[in-house]
Amino acid sequence: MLAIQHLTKQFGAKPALRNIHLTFRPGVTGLLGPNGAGKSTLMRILATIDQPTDGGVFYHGQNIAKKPNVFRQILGYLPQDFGVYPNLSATEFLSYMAAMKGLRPKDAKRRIRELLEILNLTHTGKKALGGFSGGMKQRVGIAQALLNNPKVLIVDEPTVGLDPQERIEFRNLLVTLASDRIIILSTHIVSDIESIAPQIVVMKAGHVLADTTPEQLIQEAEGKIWQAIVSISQLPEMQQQFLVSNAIQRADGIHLRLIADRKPILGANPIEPTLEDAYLLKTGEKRGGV
Ligand SMILES: Nc1ncnc2c1ncn2[C@@H]1O[C@H](COP(=O)(O)OP(=O)(O)OP(=O)(O)O)[C@@H](O)[C@H]1O
Repeated sequence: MLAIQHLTKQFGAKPALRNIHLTFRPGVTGLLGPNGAGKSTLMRILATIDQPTDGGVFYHGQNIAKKPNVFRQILGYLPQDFGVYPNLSATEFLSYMAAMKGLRPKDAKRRIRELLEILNLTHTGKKALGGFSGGMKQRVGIAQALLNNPKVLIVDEPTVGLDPQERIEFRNLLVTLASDRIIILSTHIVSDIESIAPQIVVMKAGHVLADTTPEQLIQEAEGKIWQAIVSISQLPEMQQQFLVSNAIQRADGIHLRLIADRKPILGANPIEPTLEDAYLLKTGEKRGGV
C-alpha cells in the first residue's frame, strides 16, 4: 500500500500541493485535474525526484524520501517530458536504461526481449527511435518504466500526442499491467481513465477535490446536467452564465449540455451525467463552444 500524508509542496511562497492525503492500492488510479492542479508535482514527489516541503509518502509504512534508492527498486516512472535518443534502437535504448537501473546484463537482455514482445515492439527492436510514431515512443517509455517489473508504476500525462487508436491501445495495455501493481496515471482528459480506473482523484490548485470511484462522482452530478437547444446568438450568454459541458451544432440549433443546480432555461431537459460532466462540475472548469 502507498499512502500520502499531509503532503505539502511550496515553490517559494507559492503552494503547489496543499496538505494532501491519499491512499493507493493495486489497480489504476486516475489523477485528473486542469493545468496547474499539481499533478506533475505530486508525481515527481512520488517518483522521488522532488522532495515535499512537509508531510510525506509512505510505502508499506516506510517514508520513501528516507531511503529513495530502496523505493526506486520497485518503482517505474514515465515522466511527462520523456525523451528518447533518436539514433538508438529500442533495444539499445532499453539496454542503456537497464544499465542505469543496475540490472545485470543477462537479466536485462531477457527482460528487454519480454518487454518488446509485451509492448508489440519486437519487429521494430532494431530500428532507430527517431523514426517512431508518438504511440511507439510512448510504448518504449512504458517499457523502460517496466524494466524492473515495478510494484508501483507512475505515468504522467502518457496519452499526450497519441492518436485515438493509440490511446485505446495504451489504455488496454495499462489494464493488463494493473492486476498486481499500483498504477497512478495523471491526465486532464477524462476518457483516458474512464474505463480503466476504479479510483479517481480530482485535483485543482493543489487541493484534492475528490478521491472516489467514477460511479460515485457521476452520482454526485445527478440532477445537475441539462440538455437545451439554443440559437447561435444565445451561445455566448449561456457560456457566461453556466458551465457548458458540450456544444454541438445541429440543423435545429446548438445542442448544449449545461451544468446547473436548477433548470437553467425554459425548455431545458435533465439528462444522465457522464464522468466528463461530473468532473467539470467538480472543478468548475468551463468547456464547450462550436
Ligand atoms: N519547479 C517549479 N518552480 C516553480 N513553480 C512550479 C514548479 N513546478 C511547478 N510549479 C507550479 O506549481 C503548480 C502545479 O504545477 P504542476 O506542473 O504540478 O501542475 P499539473 O497539474 O501537472 O499541470 P500540467 O498539466 O500543466 O502539467 C503550478 O502553478 C506550477 O506553475
